Amino acid sequence: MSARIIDGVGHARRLRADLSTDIAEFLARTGVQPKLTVILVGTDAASRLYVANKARACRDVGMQSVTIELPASCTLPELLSVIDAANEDTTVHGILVQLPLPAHLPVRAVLERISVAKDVDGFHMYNVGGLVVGSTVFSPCTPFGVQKLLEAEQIPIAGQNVVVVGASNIVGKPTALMLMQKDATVCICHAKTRDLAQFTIAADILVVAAGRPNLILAPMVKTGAVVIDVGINRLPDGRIVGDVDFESVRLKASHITPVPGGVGPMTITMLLHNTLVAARASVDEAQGTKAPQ
Ligand SMILES: Nc1nc2c(c(=O)[nH]1)N[C@@H](CN(C=O)c1ccc(C(=O)N[C@@H](CCC(=O)O)C(=O)O)cc1)CN2
Ligand SMILES: [Mg+2]
Repeated sequence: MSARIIDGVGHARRLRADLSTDIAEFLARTGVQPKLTVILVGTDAASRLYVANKARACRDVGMQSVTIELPASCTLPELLSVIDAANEDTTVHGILVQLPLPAHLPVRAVLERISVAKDVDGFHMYNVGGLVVGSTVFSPCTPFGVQKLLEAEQIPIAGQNVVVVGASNIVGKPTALMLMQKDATVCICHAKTRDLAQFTIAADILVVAAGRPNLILAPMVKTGAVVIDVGINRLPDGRIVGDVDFESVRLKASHITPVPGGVGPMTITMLLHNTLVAARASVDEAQGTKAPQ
């Protein structure tokens, strides 16, 4: 067997084309251009790249974006006051703080300061709690991208055994909750899981987000499984690889995402989607056509 390679770049391009149309229609109807504020603290090279990619993606689909850069030495009160200003600015619909933050800044206090109605990353505790009860305002972008890829590839989720490897707050846990909400039977494995292979071999859909190159080898994968690799690891030679041994696992899986070019491009696409949803809700609220959230 040789797996179908899920083309995240192509799926992202199609979704972004639809978003461009929707944003143009929204602007023509309301006079409001969706606007995202991105806050970057420090000089981490990968974060700078992702933030620049977010700004370009906004421009490409017809959204406004503002990037606010703060020094790595920035204090918590300074960062919170920048968030407060964006919360109060009625022209701003979405706000995100790029992660990771410098170690001296408490991530939860920062994320909880973002207005729930503008939390387009879906990292605020209110939105995380919404995933548990199945009514979140904004789903986090990478898990949302995983779900969209499965749907676009017409891969059934209900009743499937899903194994998520990695229990981070921004990928593993929300992915598990979102797929459970779609009636999958979900198991989460993490760094302390004993005998990882006994779990992964049972997966109809294996989602890997552990940040360890070559963690998943072919003998750990069921024949015909769908393998979604969320890992992004930069090797010393500069290559970017996922957590899955792509060349061996592709011979066993039915579908597999490449790295790069699989889940990654969907992350920023779902951020654009969430920002449009935030802008629509803000207009509805201003017109009194929808209860405030
Ligand atoms: N506030 C946030 N911080 C972080 C998030 C997030 O969603 N919100 N996710 C990641 C970083 N990230 C977006 O911010 C992100 C990571 C990777 C990609 C992507 O397109 N990856 C490419 C490869 C890119 C490369 O060459 O490095 C791919 O996989 O094809 C987009 C966005 C952590 N922080
Ligand atoms: Mg995101």
